Order: sequence, then C-alpha cells, then structure tokens
Amino acid sequence: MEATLTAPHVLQEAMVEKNFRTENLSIFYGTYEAVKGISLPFPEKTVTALIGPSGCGKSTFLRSLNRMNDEISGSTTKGSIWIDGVDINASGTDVIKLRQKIGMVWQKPNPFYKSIYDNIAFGPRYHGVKGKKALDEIVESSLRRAALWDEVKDRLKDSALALSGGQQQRLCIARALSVNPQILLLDEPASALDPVSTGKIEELIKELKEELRIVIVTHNMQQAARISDYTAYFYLGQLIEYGLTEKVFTNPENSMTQEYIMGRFG
Ligand SMILES: Nc1ncnc2c1ncn2[C@@H]1O[C@H](COP(=O)(O)OP(=O)(O)OP(=O)(O)O)[C@@H](O)[C@H]1O
Repeated sequence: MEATLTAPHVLQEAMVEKNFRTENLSIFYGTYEAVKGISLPFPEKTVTALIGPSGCGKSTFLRSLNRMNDEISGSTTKGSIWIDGVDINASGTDVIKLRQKIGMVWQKPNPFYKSIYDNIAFGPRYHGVKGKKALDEIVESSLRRAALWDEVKDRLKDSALALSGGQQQRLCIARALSVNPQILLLDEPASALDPVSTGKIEELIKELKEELRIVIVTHNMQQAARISDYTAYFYLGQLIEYGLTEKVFTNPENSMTQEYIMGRFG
C-alpha cells in the first residue's frame, strides 16, 4: 500500500505547528491497532476534516484528542498529543480541565434532561462560576455564538428536549462553547439533521473557526469541501493523505484518496 506517501511532509508540518498536533499517535483496542502512528497538525483558525470509509479510525482518533477514548475499557494509546507545549497523553493530565479546553459535540444531539438555560450554565457552574448575572451573560453569549439565541431567548426555562434536532445540536455546540474551549471536536455533527439545519451548522462552523480550531469527522464529501481548510484521508487506521482541502479534492496525490472522493469505494 502507498499509505506513507505523504507522511514525511505531514510530519514536517506537524512539527512546525506547536500548539496543537499529534505525533506518531497509535490507538489500540486490546491488541487491535485502530489508529496507526498518525502525525497531524491542527493550525489556528482552521477547520480540519477527517474523512475515510467506515471503520478507518476517524472517530477513534478524534475522541483521543481530548482523551475521551480513555473511557473505553481496553483502549490504550501510544505517541503524543501536543497542546500548548504539553503532551496530554502524559500521566498526570487533568482530563476535566483538558475537556474544558477541548470541547466535543457528538453525532446525535445529547442535551441534558434540563432546561435550555441549565444545559448551558452546567459547565460554567461546575468550573466555579457563581452569580446569576455572570451565568446569564455566559448563557446569552454562548447561545449567540451558536446562532441559537434569537430562537430560544423567550423560552430559556423550557426543557432542551422540546427543541428540534437541529436546535438541539446547536444547543450542544453552545454548551461546549460555554466554557471557552480553544478547540472544538465535531463527530459528524450534522449527519442526523435535515438540509436546512445542516446548512446552519456549516455556517456556524465557518464563523467559529475565527475564534478556535475545529476538527470534524464527516462522511459528507461536499460538506468537507465546503467547510474545511485542511483534509486528512484515513484508511484502515493509516493516514493516506493530508493537505489543503482544495488540493486534496481537486488534485489528490494518492489514487486511493481520489477513488474515495469520487465515491468509487467506502
Ligand atoms: N469500543 C471499541 N472496541 C473495540 N473496537 C472498536 C471500538 N470502537 C471502534 N473499534 C474498532 O476500531 C476501528 C475504528 O473504528 P472507528 O469508529 O474509529 O472508525 P470510523 O472511521 O470513525 O468509522 P465510522 O465512519 O463508521 O464511524 C474499527 O475497526 C472498529 O471496529
């Protein structure tokens, strides 16, 4: 397999990107190596799309970036994830603080069984924010940043479960934003949504990247092409190709990437 074709070049970029990158990251389930020695940079103010056929390790890789994979029994990790000069895979990492810095939104909207307000206030309260005024401000600014404020400002005490699927997903993004993360991990955030809601999420991603780094797993090639700056193509746990999205989609270096993008397999 030509899988390592672009690896040296990626490694170089990963070394230049100091603040957020992986280095030879491997992730195992028992003895099965689901992610194989991947080095990837995530530059500031960019969206990086992770694409590839089902089972190639995209979600496993994404989850490892804020150590959510630790929660899966039998999962182990080798290699490094550098954030602000610190390897978060090292022992002694405060994972609660880490997940404050690196928020995650899942495929299926998962609001808490609480009011809209309390969904957003939950994280800040947990991290010690007290007082109605301070919380009110965070709730409003988070909902505004997630482009949901106008739709919910008159019903903040209603259950979050009364919102539509698309609204619930924007609520989950607002909840992630409420603790001021530097990085947002999105695992197929629009795959359960209708085209209008999907469009809103995509617009939101484009706006949010002005403030933070975003890594998104998507099966939707048009979506990856529309919203990402960089694309990484995974196959069987390996990084086959990485580069500027425009280049990967119009002139990929690897024939496997081309086949996948053209919809010939996967
Ligand atoms: N909890 C787990 N226990 C054991 N193996 C797992 C677990 N989760 C994932 N795997 C395996 O690891 C490999 C990568 O799975 P992963 O879900 O990361 O792929 P993916 O590219 O995100 O797939 P999809 O696009 O279908 O979501 C697969 O072979 C999968 O079966």
